Amino acid sequence: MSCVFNVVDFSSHYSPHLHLHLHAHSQITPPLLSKRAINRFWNCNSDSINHQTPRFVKMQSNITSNSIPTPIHTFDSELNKIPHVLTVAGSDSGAGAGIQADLKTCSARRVYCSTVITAVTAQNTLGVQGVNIVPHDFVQHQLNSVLSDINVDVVKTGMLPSLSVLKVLCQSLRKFPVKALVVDPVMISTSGDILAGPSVLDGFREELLPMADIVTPNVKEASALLGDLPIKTVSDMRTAAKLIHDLGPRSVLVKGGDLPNSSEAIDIFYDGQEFYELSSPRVNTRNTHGTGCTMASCIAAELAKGSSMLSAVKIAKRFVEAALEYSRDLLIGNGVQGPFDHLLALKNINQSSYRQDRFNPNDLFLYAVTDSGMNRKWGRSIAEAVKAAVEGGATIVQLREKDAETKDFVDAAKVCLKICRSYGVPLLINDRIDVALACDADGVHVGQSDMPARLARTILGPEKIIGVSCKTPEHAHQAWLDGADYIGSGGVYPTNTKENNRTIGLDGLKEVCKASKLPVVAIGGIGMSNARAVMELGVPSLKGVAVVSALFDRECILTETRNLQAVISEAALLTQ
Ligand SMILES: Cc1ncc(COP(=O)(O)OP(=O)(O)O)c(N)n1
Ligand SMILES: Cc1nc(C(=O)O)sc1CCOP(=O)(O)O
Ligand SMILES: [Mg+2]
Repeated sequence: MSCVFNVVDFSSHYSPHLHLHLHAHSQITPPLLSKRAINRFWNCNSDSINHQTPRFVKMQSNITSNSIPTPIHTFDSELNKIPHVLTVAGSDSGAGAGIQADLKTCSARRVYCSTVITAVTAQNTLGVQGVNIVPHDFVQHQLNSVLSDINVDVVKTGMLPSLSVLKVLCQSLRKFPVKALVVDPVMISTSGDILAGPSVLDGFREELLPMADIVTPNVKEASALLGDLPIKTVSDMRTAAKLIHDLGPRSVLVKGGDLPNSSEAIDIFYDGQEFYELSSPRVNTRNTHGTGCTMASCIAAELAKGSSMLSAVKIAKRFVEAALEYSRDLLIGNGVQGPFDHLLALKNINQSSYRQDRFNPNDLFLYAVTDSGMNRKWGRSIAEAVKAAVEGGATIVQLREKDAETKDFVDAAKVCLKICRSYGVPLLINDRIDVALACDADGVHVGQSDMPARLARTILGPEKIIGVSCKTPEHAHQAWLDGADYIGSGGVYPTNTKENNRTIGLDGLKEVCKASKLPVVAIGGIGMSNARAVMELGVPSLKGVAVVSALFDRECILTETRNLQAVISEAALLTQ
C-alpha cells in the first residue's frame, strides 16, 4: 500500500481523510508534504456560527471542541480549471435518480460530471422493474479510464450493488486520491426496492465510510447502517449521526425528509465537533424521486468548486428545496413518485402560449416600440397601447420603458406578453435583460452602450431573440459575431424621441444594410410620410420599419398602426 501512496503528489491531490489514512499506514510524515499542501490541510473552516442564516441552527455539541482547526476543501488556484465530480452510481431509466440525477445536478451547478455506472436499472415512477449489475471488473475498467485521465476533484458514490463493486471502488480511490469523497449509502429505493444487500452494508461500515469526507444517509439508511437502530425523532437522528461518525467518515448528514408529521424537512449535520440542525419547509409534492442522489451530488459539486463542507451541505439543501418547489405540480409518469426538474426549465414547455418559432426576420416588418412618456401623455397603460398596436397589425413589439420602476416594468411586461402571445407576436424588452428574464419575454434589444450582445446571449441562452442598434457596417459585423438575430439601424431621420441621436440618413442605412449579414429594421423619425421611401430602398436585408411616435404619440394607436401597415405593405409589394 505504501508504494502506491508514495507516488501521490500532495500539492495537487487533496483528501484530508486520505491524508490522515496515509499518515497512519505509511511512513510519510508531515515534513514531507509541501508547504502549500500543509497550509491547505490545516486551513480553518470558514463556516463559523456568525455566517449562519437563521434557518440553519447550530446545536449544542456534547463534545468539547478542541483547538485543532478543521481542514477545508480548497481548490487548486490554476486558472480555468474546471471543477469535476465523478459519480459512481446506477443508471435510472426513468432519469429521476441515479447517474441521471447526478448529471443534471452537476450541470445545474455548473460542474463537469463524469460517470462510472455500477448497475443498470429498469425503473420508472411506479418502482424498480429490474436491475442488471455491471461486473466489478468492468466497473474497475471505467474507474481506471476516468481517474487516470481526467482530473477528478470529488468522487460521489450512489448505488454500489455488490461488495466486489464497493471493493474495486475503494482500491481505485487509494490508487487515485481525490480531494473529497461523498458517500450516499443507497440501499433501498424510495419505492421500497432493495438496491444493495447486507454484504454491501458491511463494506460501507468497514471500508468505504472510513474513507468518506461525508456520508449522507436518510433515516432508513442510517438505521440500517446502525443495525436497525430505531430513528423516530430529531433527537434520534442526532444520536445516529454521532454513531455513524464513529464508523469513520469526517462528517455525517442524516436526512430527515422521511420523518413523519413535520411541516419542516430537518436534517442533522455533524462534523465530529458540532451538530447543525438544517431545516427547510417541507414541499408538499409527489415529485421527490431522486432527492437523495441530488443532495449528495450537489454537495460534491460545491466541494469541487471549493466550498467548505458545511457551506456545500447548506447550498445542496437549498438547491433541492428550490427544485422541489419549482416542480411540485409537474406531471411526469403515472406512479406515486415522480421526478423533479433540476434545471427549473420544464414548466414553460407545456404552456399553450409557448412560441413555436425562434425568430422569423419577417417579424421585423412593422416593429412597434413603446414609450412610457407618450402613454402617460395620452392617459393609457402600456398594455392598452400594446394591445391596440398588435390589433392594428404590429408584427413585433418592444417595451422601451426608460423611466419605469422595475417592479412596474416586470408586471406590465407580463401582461403585454400574454397579449402578444395571443396574437403570435414576439415581445422584446429594451435594455433590461433582467426584466426579459423575469417575465420570460421573447428577447431583448440592446444598444452600443448597453449590455454587450455576446454577454446577453450567454445570459439569455440560444432561443431568445437579440437585436442590436447599429449605425455603421462595423457595428453590424460585430453584432453578427456576437450572436445577435437582427440589427436596428438609424436614425434614418431626425427624431425627438431619442435625445442626441445621430442621424445616418437613407444613405447611412443603405450602407449598413449592404454590409449586414443579419436582417435589418430601420428606425428614427419614420412615419406615414416617409415609410414608403425607406421600404423602397430595395436592399434585401432591410425587413421593416421600427416606429415610436408615429404610433404611440397619436390619439388612436389602432388606426395609425393599420394605416402604416397598409403603406409599407404596398411599398413592399412594389419593390419585390
Ligand atoms: C429596433 C430598435 N433599434 C434601435 C433602438 C435603439 O436602441 P439603443 O441604441 O439602445 O437606444 P435606446 O432605445 O435604449 O434609447 C431600439 N430601441 N430599437
Ligand atoms: C429608440 C430609437 N433608436 C434610434 C436609433 O437611431 O437607434 S432612433 C429612436 C427613436 C425612434 O423614435 P421615433 O419613431 O419616434 O422617431
Ligand atoms: Mg438601449
